[in-house]
Amino acid sequence: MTEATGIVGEFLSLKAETDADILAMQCGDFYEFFGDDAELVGEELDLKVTSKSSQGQSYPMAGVPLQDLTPYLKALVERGYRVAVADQYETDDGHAREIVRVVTPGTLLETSDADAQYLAAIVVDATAGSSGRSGTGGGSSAGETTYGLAFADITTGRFLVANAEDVDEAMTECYRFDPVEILPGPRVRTDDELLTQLRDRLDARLSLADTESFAPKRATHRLRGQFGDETVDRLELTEATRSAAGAVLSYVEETGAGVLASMTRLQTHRGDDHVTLDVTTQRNLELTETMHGDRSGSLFATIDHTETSAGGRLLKEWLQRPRRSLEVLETRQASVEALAASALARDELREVLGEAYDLERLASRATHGSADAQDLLSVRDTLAVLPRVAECVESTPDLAASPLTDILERADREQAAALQNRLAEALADDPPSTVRQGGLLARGYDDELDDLIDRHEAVIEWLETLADREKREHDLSHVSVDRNKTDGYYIQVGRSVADQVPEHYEEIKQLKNSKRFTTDELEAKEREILRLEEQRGELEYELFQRLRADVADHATLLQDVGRTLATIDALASLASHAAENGWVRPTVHDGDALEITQGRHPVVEQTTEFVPNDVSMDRNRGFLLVTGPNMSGKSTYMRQVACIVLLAQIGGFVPAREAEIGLVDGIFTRVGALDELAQGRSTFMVEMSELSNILHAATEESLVILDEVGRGTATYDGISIAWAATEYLHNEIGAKTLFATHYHELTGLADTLPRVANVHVAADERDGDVTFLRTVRDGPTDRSYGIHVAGLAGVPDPVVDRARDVLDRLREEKAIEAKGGGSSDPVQTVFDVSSGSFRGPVNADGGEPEPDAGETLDADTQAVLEELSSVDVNATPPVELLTKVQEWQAKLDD
Ligand SMILES: Nc1ncnc2c1ncn2[C@@H]1O[C@H](COP(=O)(O)OP(=O)(O)OP(=O)(O)O)[C@@H](O)[C@H]1O
Repeated sequence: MTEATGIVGEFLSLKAETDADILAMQCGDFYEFFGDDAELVGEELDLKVTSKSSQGQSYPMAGVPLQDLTPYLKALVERGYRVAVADQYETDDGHAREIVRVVTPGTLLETSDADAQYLAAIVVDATAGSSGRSGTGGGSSAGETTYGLAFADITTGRFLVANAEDVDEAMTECYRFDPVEILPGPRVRTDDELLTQLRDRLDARLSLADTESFAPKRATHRLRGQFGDETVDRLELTEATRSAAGAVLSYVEETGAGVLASMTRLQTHRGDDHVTLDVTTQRNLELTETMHGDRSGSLFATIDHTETSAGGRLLKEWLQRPRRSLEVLETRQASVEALAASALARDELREVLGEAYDLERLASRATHGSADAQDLLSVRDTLAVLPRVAECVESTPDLAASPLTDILERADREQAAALQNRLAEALADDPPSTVRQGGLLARGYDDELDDLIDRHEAVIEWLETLADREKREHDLSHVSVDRNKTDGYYIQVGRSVADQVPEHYEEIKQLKNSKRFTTDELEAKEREILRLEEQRGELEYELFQRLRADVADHATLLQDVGRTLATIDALASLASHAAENGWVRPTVHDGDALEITQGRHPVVEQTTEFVPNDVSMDRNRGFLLVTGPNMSGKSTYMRQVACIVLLAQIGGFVPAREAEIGLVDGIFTRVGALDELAQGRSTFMVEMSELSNILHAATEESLVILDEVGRGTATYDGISIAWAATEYLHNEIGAKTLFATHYHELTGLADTLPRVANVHVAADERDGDVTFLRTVRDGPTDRSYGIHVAGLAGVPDPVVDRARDVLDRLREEKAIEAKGGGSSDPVQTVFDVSSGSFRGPVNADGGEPEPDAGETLDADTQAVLEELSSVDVNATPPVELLTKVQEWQAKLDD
């Protein structure tokens, strides 16, 4: 086959240079795709595919107009493709093309989504002993593999690194940041189990970055180059973390996103500053999406009233990364309290904040060089929001006395005002979205530009008045002056007077009712105006680029201002929700006590007439066994406790009348698993591995929520596991625990384990009707009303009736026989509740079966055994013992 030449050949050879999935190559006013790429984008984006021939062969071809590339790029990248973009540039002998960027999910700058967009790298610590991972159970046994992680959001310039002590922690960090693209380090690539978890649990593309970029020496060099020696040394990062961070930087650089300059700050994300919220818990508590994957109905959607996308991002981050520092939490609380108490000022603040744009993102765009004049106007307007926010805070005594004042101090207001002024002086009020055609800058900004504008306007003025002058001077009617692409500027004269035009008029076109002319003077003016337009466009673009570079140089300032506004927005959102829903400021402390009076579930209370409930736990009452009928509200009660603790640990108010909350170091939950079945793990297996994780990871300072542990297996296995887990949590771990169970057997544990207390969700039964009271009371319940719920759910009456019958008999007789299959002489089996096993088969008449021969012993044997057990061997002389043995043998022989 002959190799393609021409444009197709050029495309194919550029494509061979890149590891991207798709190449978009500029050809004049279009970006074109050829061959397989054309087929692929045709299908994915519904583009028309035509064909192009080269060397007698036909190649599929598809294209999009230059200015429309962005939405197509976004669509492709969001579907997980990496797209290379090749631009065309002029050369002395025509033009050439080169790949300028590879756009990937983690390096897409053009995002319009408010969510953070993290690119992550995960690296196994090569200094750790074992070559692979230890078992799935988590926990840190000797030789456990540790991990280094890096997370960069190129759209905002955020860059964080973290360490993970084991694979579960690594997954937890990944889940917290929810990256869109992950670069697995060389050893992670061979770890099938971790790769599967990354694939299954996260919605991220796994990309293979150059292995070399992970090499510790090279990565550290890269990192030092970006953030400076001092920062890198001060943070004392592990080798794996440096390797992950360096690889992320190289990847961003290689893809050509050109935003490295906006990454000015390296932050460490320390797990021990934060409350551990493992992947399962984040999902179980429905923090950012419900168990069904919907955003609405999540805790975040319920409490989010932020005005800006940066504020929303920050609030979500708080929720996913609750804090453990009393100081941090009390500072946030103080701001929320002040804002909650100042309704008018808060409304005003939120209104002002509503005018702010996403400064962190704008800073990235300026650094990348893709910000247009509208973007810089947005920067100007957002900088202008800062003094108004400050004014509002400072003029309201409660707010002025709150930590909001310190938050405002974090942004350099003087510098911000100076940059805002420069932008205000420089930019035109309504600039176009193109940056090369002038109209971007204001009068008075640059003398040379002003001069060009004056001259340009003078020619325009001359042109605008030309028609009148010509009418007057040459006594013509029906004269107009206009311009189009083919004819340039022309004088158009009505046909009726066309033969009266002066001699110096030169005809250029005849139309049905008119004629078009030009003159030497008009042509000269046309040349002048074109020259002026070109000069103006070039000068403005140059000045604009300088202005944009000036903004890019202030990336750190913009990030500070953006962060300040986002923080105030998030705090105001917490305050609004608290004020509107009657939430209170909890007292947070380092002790054990957890006292919630009249607590409510933050999400359920939005849609239900909620019955508030109390919780009281401390060192001596650290384990609550929650019993109660099905559907009574056990799960809701336990989740409510977890959500209230979580809200307290983001520094927010809580849905309760009063709350005193001892800070926890982690929240662990085990509740019904909904979607794991799809991943090929049995419900019980999931239940047990979640329990295992909790038993490994929870500490004395953690909050553990267990909903029906052991339900997924045989009753007695289930009870035994639940029993043993309770003992372990109580005796060995000492975590604050709420454990809902239908195994009433467990309620007896309160008698022997001192910290265990029983509570139950009450229900009222009258005439067979059950009313759920939703009130939690001390003590156990002995009824489960499961059969009532079966009836409510539409299980057929005969089944419900028979279940009632079985239950009554079980309660009274502790044994129940199974009914046969309708024959006159059915085979029956007896279930003995006290032993938990089936006996039988029994006689058809229902009588007891014949005793097993080995089960009873004759009187002589019994007597021998009794004597044997009563003999004190140490106290009996050997001869006497021997005589006794002979006697016994004789008795048994008889
Ligand atoms: N305090 C409350 N006030 C009002 N409604 C509530 C309250 N607690 C729970 N509910 C509602 O009761 C229903 C059942 O609650 P939940 O699922 O917590 O019961 P459960 O006891 O855990 O049930 P099961 O044992 O069957 O799992 C839910 O629809 C919930 O919204």
